[in-house]
Amino acid sequence: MQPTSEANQRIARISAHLHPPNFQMEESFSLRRENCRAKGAGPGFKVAILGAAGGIGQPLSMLMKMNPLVSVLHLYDVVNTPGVTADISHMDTGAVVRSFLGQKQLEDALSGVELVIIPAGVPRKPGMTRDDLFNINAGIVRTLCEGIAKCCPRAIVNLISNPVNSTVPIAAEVFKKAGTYDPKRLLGVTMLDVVRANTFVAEVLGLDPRQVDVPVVGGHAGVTILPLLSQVKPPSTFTPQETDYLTARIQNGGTEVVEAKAGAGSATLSMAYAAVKFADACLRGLNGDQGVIECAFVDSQVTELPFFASKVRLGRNGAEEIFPLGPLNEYERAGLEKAKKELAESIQKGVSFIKK
Ligand SMILES: NC(=O)c1ccc[n+]([C@@H]2O[C@H](COP(=O)([O-])OP(=O)(O)OC[C@H]3O[C@@H](n4cnc5c(N)ncnc54)[C@H](O)[C@@H]3O)[C@@H](O)[C@H]2O)c1
Ligand SMILES: O=C(O)C[C@H](O)C(=O)O
Repeated sequence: MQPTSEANQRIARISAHLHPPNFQMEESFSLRRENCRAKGAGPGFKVAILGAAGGIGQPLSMLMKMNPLVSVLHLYDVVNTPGVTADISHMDTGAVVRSFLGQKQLEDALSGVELVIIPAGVPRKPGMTRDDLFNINAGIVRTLCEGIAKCCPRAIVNLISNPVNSTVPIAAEVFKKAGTYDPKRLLGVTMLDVVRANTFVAEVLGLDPRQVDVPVVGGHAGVTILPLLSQVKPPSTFTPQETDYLTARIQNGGTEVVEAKAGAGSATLSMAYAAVKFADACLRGLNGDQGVIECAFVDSQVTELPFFASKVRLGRNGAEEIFPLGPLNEYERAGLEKAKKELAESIQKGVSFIKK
């Protein structure tokens, strides 16, 4: 008896699972699965992770595969994406995962993508500042953003690669040069500072961190990380010693991890968690959900600097509203002045890298 077309389809489906995702025959099966999902399931977004095989990239890819708002997940890196993709693609969650390896596949990785998350680049070792990563990571971010400008200029970009205070201005200049810059769609990820601040403040207050909300403004390096403890929710007061302790711990959270890892890199797992929390907020905004508010480092008029991190409202177009800092106490006003001085230099360094 001839196999029915239904049986043929079933065999094709099983075969698609058995072959590695980069296997040529898999291409058409994979596309068919994407199409089936597009017909059969609820709407979802197409997301790309650039640097997907790294310390952040791998857990971030796994967590995004679990996000019900993601229908297609493109994993791009210059190494190891076939293995990471094969592994993650076996998870029985909705998103279809596809692998893209090396510069030649960057454009395919970005085609039709609505949200791009970028954790590509080298991390710190003990004794280094984030700015010490500039020489290597600036070029990586430039190349990736040139790809975005060409292939998915309307995508929302979540930029994680350090130094964020300079890589976001670099990305903006690349997009301006390409004529695709939309300030609302470029977001430097400072969520880890908020996640840390919530955790450390909750410890001091004796609360569950999930009950605590600490706005963290400025940027993402040392004194540019400015927690606004006067605006903590639930409303709380801190002694001068607690304020000093918390501010220093939040500003040095990254260094605390770099030193504990003793040469094996910087925060990866907490960063993947923070990146997914932020990406999920961006997707909810794209989805039309109301009242999605998070801190991010964005093109801003909140201060005289061209970029600044503060609370933003995320919507269908990205950061649709940027909130002012609100009332600051004297301690925070002094912190703001220090933060602005360092931020101005880091921003200028990023801009000059492209304009030189
Ligand atoms: N914004 C934040 O809060 C935050 C937090 C933690 C780490 N970071 C930064 O994130 C970056 C990545 O950290 P990590 O621990 O994952 O590093 P990692 O070295 O473990 O991974 C980086 C990945 O980037 C890939 N990569 C390198 N060049 C690339 C290119 N041209 N295109 C695509 N991929 C490329 C590497 O192959 C590697 O897989 C670092 O710059 C780090 O400082 C930022
Ligand atoms: O500290 C680092 O170098 C990585 C990251 O920016 C962090 O805050 O953990």
